Amino acid sequence: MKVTIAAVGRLRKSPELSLISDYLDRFNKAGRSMGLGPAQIVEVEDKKNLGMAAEAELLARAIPDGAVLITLDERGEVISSPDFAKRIERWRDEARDICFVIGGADGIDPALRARADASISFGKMVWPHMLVRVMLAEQIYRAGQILAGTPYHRV
Ligand SMILES: C[S@@+](CC[C@H](N)C(=O)[O-])C[C@H]1O[C@@H](n2cnc3c(N)ncnc32)[C@H](O)[C@@H]1O
Repeated sequence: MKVTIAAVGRLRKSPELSLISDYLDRFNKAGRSMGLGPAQIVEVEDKKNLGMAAEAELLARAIPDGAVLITLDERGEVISSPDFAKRIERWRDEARDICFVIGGADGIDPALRARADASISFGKMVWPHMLVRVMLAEQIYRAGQILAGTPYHRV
């Protein structure tokens, strides 16, 4: 089950990048025997600054064919980590790849949002997109740990 995070902007060497790499590496290692992963980030850059619609086109190209499309959006559904893990488990059991999309400073173009199979919110507050990458990578790792039955997710 391939997990893609399609995101706007290029993350240079930074604390965020090292956290994301660490969580995704750990998820990939632990997930291998459970049919979870590999997970990877695909970054897209709207070099000419053409705006949300141009970003959406680049993001759409990064979505693997047939993948479940999940947008990260403050207007989306707020779900618990165990529910998130259950959804990932279900998509794995259905042999689906999944693709999370994180927008840029202006958000995700409405046309791309309308195509999503699911939309997940990390609360009503707006977070910087680079932090959303970190939070999502941690939740993907956490989901893997929940499905593996380890004590990482304690409650
Ligand atoms: C700076 S935000 C853009 C906010 C913009 N006002 C909008 O309408 O989406 C950049 C991206 O981070 C993600 N994001 C920010 N806050 C979020 C939240 N609370 N839950 C989920 N994703 C969030 C979304 O993917 C968003 O497109």
